[in-house]
Amino acid sequence: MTLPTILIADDDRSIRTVLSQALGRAGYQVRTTASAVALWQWVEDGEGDLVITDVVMPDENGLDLIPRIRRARPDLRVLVMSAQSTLVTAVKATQRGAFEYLPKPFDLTELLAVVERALAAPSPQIGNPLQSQQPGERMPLIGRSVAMQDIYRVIARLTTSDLTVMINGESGTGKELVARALHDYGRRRTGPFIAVNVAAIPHEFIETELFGHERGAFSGATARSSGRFEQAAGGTLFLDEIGDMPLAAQTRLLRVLQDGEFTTAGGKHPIKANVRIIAATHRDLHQAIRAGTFREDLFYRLNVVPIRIPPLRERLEDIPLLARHFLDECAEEGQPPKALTEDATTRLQAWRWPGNVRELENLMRRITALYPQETITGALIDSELAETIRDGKPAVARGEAPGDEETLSDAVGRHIRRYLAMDGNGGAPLHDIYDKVIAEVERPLIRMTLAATRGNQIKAAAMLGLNRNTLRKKIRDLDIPVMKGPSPSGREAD
Ligand SMILES: Nc1ncnc2c1ncn2[C@@H]1O[C@H](COP(=O)(O)OP(=O)(O)OP(=O)(O)O)[C@@H](O)[C@H]1O
Repeated sequence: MTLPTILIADDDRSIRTVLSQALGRAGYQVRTTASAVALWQWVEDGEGDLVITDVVMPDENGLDLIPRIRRARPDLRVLVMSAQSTLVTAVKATQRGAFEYLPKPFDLTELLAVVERALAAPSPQIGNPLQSQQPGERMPLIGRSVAMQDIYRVIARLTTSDLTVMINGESGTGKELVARALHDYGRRRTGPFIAVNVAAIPHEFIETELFGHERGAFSGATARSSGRFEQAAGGTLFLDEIGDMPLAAQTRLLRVLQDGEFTTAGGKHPIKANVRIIAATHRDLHQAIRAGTFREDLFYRLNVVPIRIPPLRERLEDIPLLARHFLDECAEEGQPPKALTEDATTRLQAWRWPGNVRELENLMRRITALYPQETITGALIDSELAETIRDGKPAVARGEAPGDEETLSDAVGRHIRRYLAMDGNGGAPLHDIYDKVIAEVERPLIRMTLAATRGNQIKAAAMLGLNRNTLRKKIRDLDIPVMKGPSPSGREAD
């Protein structure tokens, strides 16, 4: 039996050496070249059983070669390696007919497993490589971590199907961005992308929001209103925070997904549902199922292709890229360009990121707006992040007001540090520390006094030396929660 021959094209000599050694040891015959032209010649001559090619080569782009290889030799599988490791590369490689896409650097064991799979897989269908789609002006997904690469791969594989996807991840991890990418690169990309945040809709309105209503369906329904299912026809319906959907709406949604049609409130005729569903949640739905708050049958309908986006603290290698990306975005919007020192990057990677990518984006935007200096140092990152730390917990309201655990000197120190940082770097700090600090300490001062008097507003007013009505007004204006239990008059409630 002849050993399978593997053709390798990469202009990096060390990659060629490593690959031919590893594959040779595994019993394959290997031929290597640094040029796309030579690779193409071998393919035309009928050589080789498998191709492994790099993307960027001096004479031609490996991706452009794939459709030609597939037309000339439909049985010959192509593996693509790329150092670029972006979503666009993954999608392009898949669309052009690559069997698998391997972001560099890769693990040799993984490579050998892929090679084995590629050689063992049944003959590929002879089809047209898909037309490549230009992503155009879209929000890019940034990240080269293994987790993000896996996500890119799933998105790339799903470009030709309408399978339902369930995205799970903490708040701010990029669930909506992934949903948009699935839509933008999918079959329905020319149709609408409609996002519904289930958690933001009052329970009693969810069904009309999703399925619409006819005129006169209920009092106040003066005109017909289409629901999200109708608006998303031909496109994608993104159901965000699906774990917050009340049970009655879950039952209705399940029925619609089973029947493929829905009826508006007050409507007589069923309407065919023509949407691809992508759902997302930050909740553990298995736990919700056990607790009886999420229907198991609906879960299985939605969880056809699960995608988990890990929290940012589990993919630290993405942090420098993301931080750079957000700073670049600010610069493109006309803000002065900024650079991070190595130390600053290290500090960023040491942070827990409870708010995930959104928190990192906000931090980069805040720093760009507040500090004039071009270089962002570790000390500056520390001082900005220090504002977020209260015994390792995120602040209640970032930067706008100190949490209760923040001491007065912390609050004052924070303002002074910020003032000095701006002043020392040619910025124009505002001379308003007095007013800012007073405004900031007012709320915790009142809260703590109320806590000390167990909610007794009369005592609190007396302690503070404030008129009772003034205190009441401040409680209202500052939106301070009033304790249940003792009545405002000071008598214990029964
Ligand atoms: N991989 C990424 N590359 C670039 N930007 C990202 C990435 N992930 C998230 N972001 C940005 O972070 C912010 C939050 O992302 P997104 O709204 O998609 O998160 P989410 O998980 O849907 O959040 P939530 O659950 O709170 O709705 C957005 O501004 C988004 O553009």
